[in-house]
Amino acid sequence: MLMFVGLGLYDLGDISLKGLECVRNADTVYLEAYTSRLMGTDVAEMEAFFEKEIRVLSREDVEQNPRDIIERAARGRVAFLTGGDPMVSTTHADLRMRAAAAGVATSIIHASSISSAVCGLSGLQNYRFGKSCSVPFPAKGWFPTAPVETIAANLDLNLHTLVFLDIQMDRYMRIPEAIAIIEEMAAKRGIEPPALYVGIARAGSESPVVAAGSGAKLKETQFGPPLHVLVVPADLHPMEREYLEIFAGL
Ligand SMILES: C[S@@+](CC[C@H](N)C(=O)[O-])C[C@H]1O[C@@H](n2cnc3c(N)ncnc32)[C@H](O)[C@@H]1O
Repeated sequence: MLMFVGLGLYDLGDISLKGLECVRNADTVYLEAYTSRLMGTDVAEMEAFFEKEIRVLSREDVEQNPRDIIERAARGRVAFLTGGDPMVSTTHADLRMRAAAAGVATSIIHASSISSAVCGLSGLQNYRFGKSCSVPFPAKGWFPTAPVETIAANLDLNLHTLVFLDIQMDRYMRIPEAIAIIEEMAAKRGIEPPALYVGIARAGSESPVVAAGSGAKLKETQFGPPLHVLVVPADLHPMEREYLEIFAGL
């Protein structure tokens, strides 16, 4: 049995009771920590809390060599842990389908996701979001501009865009850097950069920071430690505007 268990957004308190029971009863516990990360805890604390050894998986382990995971799930109970909801803005549908093809039973234990948390923290209506996008750290000779194309396409349809920020090993993109990259991408594509952003840091923690404003304003805002995420809003509904004025300093 392969059980996909969502860890929620920030620390050990975010897993559901169903998820906790599932992890405590598992024969093997894997942690996928490359699509998202719980910044309010670490692997040692998780192992102590779950009373289980945790095997940390790389993207290659999951996407290219998942045989070990599937073989263990064929023989026993395997919990596969992911930050947020295990099936939101991840590639784990592929692993679930591979398990099904191998005749291994699967289940999903859902959890809070950044995709829904942004709606509560920003007041932006969830049904007004278009396709989301990710801003990667630029590499030498590689500077993709797809994110600004997604933002522009959504704005044409008057839809908000959720913009995920890159995570690498121990490197986390922050809001000011992401805005600078988006502005550079827009300049490269000859597109106007977004006039308004909503920046959110540490959703799910006791002290999330939510700020709305221009790129210039948000680049000077102190958001504190990661994780960070951005929204580029479309035209604001009066309720959305009022909410941002009250809770995000618009
Ligand atoms: C690719 S998404 C994965 C979403 C995850 N499966 C979920 O359901 O929440 C990960 C990105 O979302 C954002 N993110 C995730 N958790 C966050 C949090 N607690 N606070 C702020 N941003 C967060 C970061 O930009 C991070 O790089």
